[in-house]
Amino acid sequence: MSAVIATRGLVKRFGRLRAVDGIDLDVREGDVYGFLGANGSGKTTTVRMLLGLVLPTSGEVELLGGRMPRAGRRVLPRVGALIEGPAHYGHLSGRENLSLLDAAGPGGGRRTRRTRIDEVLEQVGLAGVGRRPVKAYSLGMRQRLGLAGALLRRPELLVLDEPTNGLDPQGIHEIRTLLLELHRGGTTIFLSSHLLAEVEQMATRVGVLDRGRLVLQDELAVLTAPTGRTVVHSPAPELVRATLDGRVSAVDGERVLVRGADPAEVNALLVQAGVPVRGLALERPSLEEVVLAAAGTSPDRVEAVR
Ligand SMILES: Nc1ncnc2c1ncn2[C@@H]1O[C@H](COP(=O)(O)OP(=O)(O)OP(=O)(O)O)[C@@H](O)[C@H]1O
Repeated sequence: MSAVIATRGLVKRFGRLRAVDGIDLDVREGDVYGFLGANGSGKTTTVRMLLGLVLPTSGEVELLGGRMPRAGRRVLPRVGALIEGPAHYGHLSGRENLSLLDAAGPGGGRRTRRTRIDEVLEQVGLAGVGRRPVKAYSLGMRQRLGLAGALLRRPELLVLDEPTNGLDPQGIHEIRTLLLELHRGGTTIFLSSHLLAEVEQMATRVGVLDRGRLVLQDELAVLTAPTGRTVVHSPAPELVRATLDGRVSAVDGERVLVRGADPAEVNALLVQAGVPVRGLALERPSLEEVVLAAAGTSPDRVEAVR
């Protein structure tokens, strides 16, 4: 797998604050890379550096094989980006905004502009309202229009900063479905988010930013791989303990943790001994547990306490 985004020792200082503190990102072709971090952890600053909008204090950024910002002209036409609250002209329609954006960017032929705009409006679910002025759009519609702009060039890489901000649950679901569709079609997606659930549902690879530092980066499947223990739910936990002598590592109410990654084998032993069992499953850590262990804080703690 080739690197689509690679950074080495990337640092951004604002005065005395190290907003991004020496990170080595590794985003590969075909990833949905979930870039997770609490508000203020440095995600937007990182995204801006990836796209050459902000210069790093030190370190390197490689985007689609080119050193940024130098390679920008060459590689940016292959990248679609949506950064914090996309700006539009409120008095113009969504369609007119996209037309201006399309005309301003490189490589978009004039003759095919209309078709391209129709296509992306359809993709993001704005086909019916493309002619309305943007000032009449809800926040969610503006966000979708931003995404439509990012899709105009059929990019191989999408870089999205908090793409579901301001969307209602239905809108979030639609965007998620669209992104997964694009991913299936071969688009690599880099998605920054402070929402654990969003990343857990979509990402194939995860990077966790904590106060400017990348404290974790791996495949989601590896991070949440089975622990080698089986969780047994039983109304008679003490009978489970007695039957599986020495293999029980913890009991919490009706939940018993048993060493061994073969629930069928554990079940057979319990059934033979006549121990009632309500459920068995392989134990897997949730992404939240993994993030808490690595960062000491959960990115979406703000939401969690609501
Ligand atoms: N231009 C700037 N000048 C000074 N400080 C800045 C600037 N831009 C960002 N910061 C600071 O850098 C830190 C990281 O900000 P950044 O916007 O990258 O975080 P974030 O993870 O994207 O958070 P959010 O989701 O709230 O945007 C914050 O403490 C922020 O106040």
